[in-house]
Amino acid sequence: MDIVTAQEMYERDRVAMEAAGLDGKMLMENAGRAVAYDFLRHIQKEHKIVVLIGAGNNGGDGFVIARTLLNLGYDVEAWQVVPDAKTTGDAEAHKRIFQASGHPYRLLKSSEDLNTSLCRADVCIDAMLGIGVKGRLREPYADIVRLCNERSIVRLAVDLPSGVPADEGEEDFEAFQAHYTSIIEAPKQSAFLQHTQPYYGEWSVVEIGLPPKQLPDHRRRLWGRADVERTLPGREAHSHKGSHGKGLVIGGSRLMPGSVAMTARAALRSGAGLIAVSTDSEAIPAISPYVQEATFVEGENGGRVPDLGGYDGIAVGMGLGRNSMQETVVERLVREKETPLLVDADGLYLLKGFLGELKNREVPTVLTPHPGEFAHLTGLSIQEILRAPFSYSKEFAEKHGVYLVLKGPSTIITGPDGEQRVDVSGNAGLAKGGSGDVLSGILLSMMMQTEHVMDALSNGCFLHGSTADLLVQDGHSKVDLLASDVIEGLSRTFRTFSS
Ligand SMILES: NC(=O)C1=CN([C@@H]2O[C@H](COP(=O)(O)OP(=O)(O)OC[C@H]3O[C@@H](n4cnc5c(N)ncnc54)[C@H](O)[C@@H]3O)[C@@H](O)[C@H]2O)[C@@H](O)CC1
Ligand SMILES: Nc1ncnc2c1ncn2[C@@H]1O[C@H](COP(=O)(O)OP(=O)(O)O)[C@@H](O)[C@H]1O
Ligand SMILES: [K+]
Repeated sequence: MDIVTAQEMYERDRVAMEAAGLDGKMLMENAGRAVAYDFLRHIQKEHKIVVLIGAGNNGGDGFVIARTLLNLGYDVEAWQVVPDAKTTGDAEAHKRIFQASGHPYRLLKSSEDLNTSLCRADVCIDAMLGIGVKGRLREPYADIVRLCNERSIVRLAVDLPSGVPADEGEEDFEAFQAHYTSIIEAPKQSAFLQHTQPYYGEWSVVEIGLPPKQLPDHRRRLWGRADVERTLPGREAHSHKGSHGKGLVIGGSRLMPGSVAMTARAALRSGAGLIAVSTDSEAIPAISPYVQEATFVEGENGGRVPDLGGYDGIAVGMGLGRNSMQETVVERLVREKETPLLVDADGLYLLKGFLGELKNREVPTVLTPHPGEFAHLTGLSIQEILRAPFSYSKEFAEKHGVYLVLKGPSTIITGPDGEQRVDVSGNAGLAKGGSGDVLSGILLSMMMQTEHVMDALSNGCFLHGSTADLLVQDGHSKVDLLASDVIEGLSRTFRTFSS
């Protein structure tokens, strides 16, 4: 499913109209009806429903929604919150259809009148502003949004909660706090940002009849279960351990043996054929009982970098430490040009001095920072990154020729050519030390088994997050979940794909 900016959404509407001959009124009818039916899951016949209608096309959708619900026998009051002269075009046309269907609407004169209605209502539908919002809400919208947010009432939003910018980069806004948002056609960037996503509540997407074959490809999409099903590598009856990748994991230390142990075990649990670990010799006794299938390798004179030949993938950084000796390890790996490389945690910290070398690598390089690590790599603040993660990821991945997995509740995976995928699986049970180490192991394994790196990374993120989701639905809670539980839970996720 595509993820769009406001501009891209307008472009889609334009293409649908020009290339397929659909007209705006038709699309508005489709949108309003699809959203109204989508809302039925959240409303009941005995509910009193207030529909708030703004000046633009989002308001036009509101007239269609109100008419559809009234036709179905629901108890609906439609409130146009702007003077009549402000509704124009398709929205005005749908207002006329609404009236001609025998339904009256109320015009907002004072917010007290509306407040009296809201006090009696059980549900309020926000069809005031959509992707056309610019800057902070002006009156009367700001006042109405405050009234709605104060009431204990079910709040449903059309396309996006009024006031929330569709695009990333905006921080100064006030908005309708929805419990549920019915998004039209394609989710907007703001559905995935830490500071805007909470306004949406739960959400889903309704289809309004835009012609998929004609639409421009913005190369930014949500990666879901169906995509994983399509691209997850299988296991052939005649395969052998060499068919599934021989990986090397470099990291861990005497005081941090667990990280690399979890990465290695997660890689094996996700199908890697062979995993070798290069670590501090003092850490081996702690690691080997936890991951007996792994072998251990040493560098010359007991050094940290063994012979790098013969591996299908290398992951470095988990629990590695950050001193100058380890910096040399990272430098050597970056200069090595034959094996796909994944860099995480301490490895990312040490990588900063060699960013300029990344472009020279001839095989894939994958960086898996959380926003703090990405801030370190870019010199930006965490807040700047969270405000516009799509653009900063794209800029960085293109500039350095790397695959970037920017982790978070919505993880953004960006390719060196700027393609982006978003994975929203996972839950706050993963907000615990070790989750990232497990993810690195899964990603390393997927990279070695899938030729298409974007698919490998997107699938790996999905397997990690959906395992955590399965575990908190059954057996665990978000409080007690451990990263190691996710490793053991992978078998349950894989079984849902093979069955
Ligand atoms: N063909 C289309 O374009 C379709 C559009 N649809 C709906 O149309 C919406 C977009 O329509 P519009 O482009 O009319 O945009 P909006 O419906 O978001 O409204 C724009 C209006 O809001 C006002 N406004 C902007 N910022 C404001 C602020 N900060 N405070 C107060 N008023 C503000 C503008 O002056 C303008 O009158 C979508 O979100 C979707 O709901 C659907 O009907 C499907 C088809
Ligand atoms: N609240 C959350 N919801 C969903 N996923 C989360 C959440 N918090 C963390 N995660 C996921 O958990 C992992 C944490 O990685 P990271 O921050 O590197 O952890 P650590 O370094 O402690 O191992 C990432 O995959 C991230 O997407
Ligand atoms: K809205």
